Amino acid sequence: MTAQIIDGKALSAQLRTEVAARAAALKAKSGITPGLAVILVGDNQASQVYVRNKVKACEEAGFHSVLEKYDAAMTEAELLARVEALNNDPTIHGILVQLPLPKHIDDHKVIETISPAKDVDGFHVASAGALMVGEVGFKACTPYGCMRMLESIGMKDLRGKHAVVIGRSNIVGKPMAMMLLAANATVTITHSGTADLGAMTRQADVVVAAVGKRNVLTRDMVKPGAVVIDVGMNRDDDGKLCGDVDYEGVRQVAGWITPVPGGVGPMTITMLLVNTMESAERAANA
Ligand SMILES: NC(=O)C1=CN([C@@H]2O[C@H](COP(=O)(O)OP(=O)(O)OC[C@H]3O[C@@H](n4cnc5c(N)ncnc54)[C@H](OP(=O)(O)O)[C@@H]3O)[C@@H](O)[C@H]2O)C=CC1
Ligand SMILES: Nc1nc(=O)c2c([nH]1)NC[C@@H]1CN(c3ccc(C(=O)N[C@@H](CCC(=O)O)C(=O)O)cc3)C=[N+]21
Ligand SMILES: [Mg+2]
Repeated sequence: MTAQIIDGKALSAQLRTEVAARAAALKAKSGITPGLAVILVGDNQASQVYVRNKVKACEEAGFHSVLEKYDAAMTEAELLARVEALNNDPTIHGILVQLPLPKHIDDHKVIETISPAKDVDGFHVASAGALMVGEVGFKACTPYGCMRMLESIGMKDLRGKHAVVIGRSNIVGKPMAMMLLAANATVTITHSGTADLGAMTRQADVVVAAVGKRNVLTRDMVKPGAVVIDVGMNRDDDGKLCGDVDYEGVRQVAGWITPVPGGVGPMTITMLLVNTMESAERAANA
């Protein structure tokens, strides 16, 4: 038995078509075009690619998009002033400041300056807090996309299931665990201080790997039939993109698996469009 693939690219294409229709409907009804502003500081190679993909996805969905690129020497004060200007720009419904930022800029300070009403990344403490207490707020795109992938295979409600998350970052691991919990899973969060990772993951019906290291999850660590979601974005020895999961090994035992590329990555961008769409709809109804 080999695992079935959860095709993030195909699911994204379907969801993006729905978003494009929503954007067209909003425009017809209220004259509003959803607008996303992306700020990129510095010349990180990977960031350039991701940011370009985000802007392209916006255009394809009929959104207005603005890409602001700044030199790595930009000061924190200058960046905060740009964020504030975008907070006050009525044509912009979502603001994304690409991470990582240069070391001399405090990412936390920048994120907290984004208006929660435009925090389509879901990184603001108000968004994280809303997720924690079950209030309305923007959900972090990567874990939100993972939840949509689970939903696509009939796993929207995870009552009775054990989910194990590997990683506890504020942008992936922690919000992932909160969303799984909200879907009624029993959740375990593991990290670099976990004594026996395999002992944890072998109990899991759903494993989400969000570490940033190749082969963190191997076939001996997976319960037969489990769902394996690979958030990792790494390069192998040949420079090829790969995830945290030993894909060839794990797919021999898992029930479902997400590929890299073509899995969580495209879904992250799709959920960014979904959040921006929702923000524009809220602005129209305000
Ligand atoms: N596909 C997508 O859309 C996205 C992909 N990514 C990718 O996902 C990965 C994770 O990103 P991010 O959460 O930002 O990364 P971070 O580096 O912020 O977090 C990594 C987490 O993994 C934990 N960890 C490290 N080593 C181990 C280990 N051996 N066993 C168990 N846990 C371990 C760390 O533990 P500790 O807290 O103790 O240090 C930490 O909690 C990266 O590859 C990133 O590129 C990220 C965002 C979006
Ligand atoms: N403010 C902020 N928000 C983010 O959402 C954010 C960020 N900063 N910093 C970096 C991480 C990483 N991330 C990815 C998004 C899409 C792909 C993606 O589309 N991946 C493609 C492949 C892309 C390629 O070919 O390199 C795939 O997996 O198929 C990957 C990674 C968003 N992030
Ligand atoms: Mg910094």
